[in-house]
Order: sequence, then structure tokens, then C-alpha cells
Amino acid sequence: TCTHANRNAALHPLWQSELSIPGGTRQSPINIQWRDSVYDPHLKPLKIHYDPATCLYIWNNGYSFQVEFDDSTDKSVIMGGPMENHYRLKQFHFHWGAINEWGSEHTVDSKVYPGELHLVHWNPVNSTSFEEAIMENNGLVVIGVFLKLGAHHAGLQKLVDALPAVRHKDTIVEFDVFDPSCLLPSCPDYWTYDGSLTTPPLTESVTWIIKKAPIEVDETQLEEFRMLLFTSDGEEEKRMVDNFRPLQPLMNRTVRSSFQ
Ligand SMILES: NS(=O)(=O)c1ccc(C(=O)NCc2cccc(F)c2F)cc1
Ligand SMILES: [Zn+2]
Repeated sequence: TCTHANRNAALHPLWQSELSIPGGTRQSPINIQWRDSVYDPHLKPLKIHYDPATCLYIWNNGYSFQVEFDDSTDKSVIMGGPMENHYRLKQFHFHWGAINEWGSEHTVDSKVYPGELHLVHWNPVNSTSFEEAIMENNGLVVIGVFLKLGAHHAGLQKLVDALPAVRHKDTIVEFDVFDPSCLLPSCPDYWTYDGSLTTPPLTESVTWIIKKAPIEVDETQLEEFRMLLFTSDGEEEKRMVDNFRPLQPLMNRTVRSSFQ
């Protein structure tokens, strides 16, 4: 059978062009080998303060659906963990598969989850905008949360109910008052490593924080994700599924854990 990575690389037009950026030394996603991760006692607990009123809208960008936030102030920020200062929430989005057997970008001991949430933050101390931070070393912090098939996720349902309004690429719908911290697992444990964006421009500007515990979503909620389209209205419909990048080589990197 095809493995997760080569199934994706072999079959998917979205990624056939680039398997990794030429000369890239810190590309994402990666497989996290639990036993090779190194406990770092200096890693602090993650501190997360999201203001639900900073939520703006949901849109289909042709890769995923994305919830955008007002990042003109420090109202929704994270700090602690491996960070030297606070980072502002810009957006969150997901990656998922056509079926429940695969869909996540990162894997843990080669275990693939049916989906993965990315909460994208940028460093307002070193950059004046998200677009600038994307090009900066450690300009971004992305929190990754695995999705596991299980119980209905009440917090996610508000998002799922809005998806039919953004079925086609470049459609947008207002989405106010949503607190993304409801999508975080209660367990504080995480891994962290230096990596990149997983879609073009694949810039090596991301400090990844991957939560050890997944959140549970039910089958109908994942099925709603799969009803979205990569294509614009009027084009031949292509279902938005398998929007994950193949695993990239670890190269000279160590994954640190916040837990023993
Ligand atoms: N999957 S992920 O979490 O690694 C990821 C996060 C953000 C982006 C992104 O913002 N791209 C669009 C974008 C917007 C502005 C400027 C850019 F260069 C740019 F790529 C891409 C991938
Ligand atoms: Zn992502």
C-alpha cells in the first residue's frame, strides 16, 4: 500500500511540483520520533490569550479554509513556551484527508491523524506586519493541533456551520466572536522545532509548537471539511481534500519536548 507521504507526492497535483525547497535545511512538516525528542526543562508553559472579538471572517483561499483575525493590536497573543516575546494571532486553518486514514501534516512515530489545525502567529517586536514576519527568521509561531476521530466538537460546530458559505475558492463570509482557544486540548504538553511554512513560499521562518494531545471531532464534522472545493464557482469542481504536504527530512534538527 502507498504510505502517507508517497501517496501524497505520487498522486497530488497540489504538491507534485515541490517535494522540498531546493537548499532547504529546515522544512516542514516532519515525523516527530517521540523517543528522539529531547526534554527541555527551560521550556515554559504556553500562555494563550485570545480575544474572541478579534475574529473577522472565514474565507476559502484555494488551499484550506482560513479564519482571519484583527492583528492590529496585541489583543490575541501567545507567549511563553520557546518564545522570547509575545506573538500575535493572524489566522487559523486546517489540513485534512479524503478519508480518515490520513490528513495531518505532522506525524508522531509515523502515526498519521485525519486532520491538523494550524494557529498562525507573528512576531510584532521584530516585524511591522505578518507579510514581513513571514520572511524573518523565527518571524512566525504556528501551533499545530492534531484532529482525532471521536466525539462531536461543540466549539468547532460553529465553524462547520459556516463552511457551506465558503464552498468555492475566494469566497468569504463574516465570522465574528469566535474563541479559538476552544480548539486547544487541555493537556499542556507539546513538542517544538524550527521549521517552515508547509505551503508556498515555504519560507523557513516558523517555530513550530505541536501539541501532544489531539482534539476529537466527529465524522460528520470532517465530512463537512471534505465538501469544500479547491475550485472557484463555475470551474469543474475539485473537492478540497488531501491538502497536506509530504513529510520533509529532519536534517540537522532536534525536536524538544516540554514534558518528560
Ligand atoms: N500551513 S502553515 O501553517 O505552514 C502556513 C501558514 C501561513 C501561510 C501563509 O500565510 N501564506 C500566505 C501568505 C500571505 C502573505 C505573504 C506570504 F508570503 C504568504 F505566503 C502558509 C502556510
Ligand atoms: Zn497549515
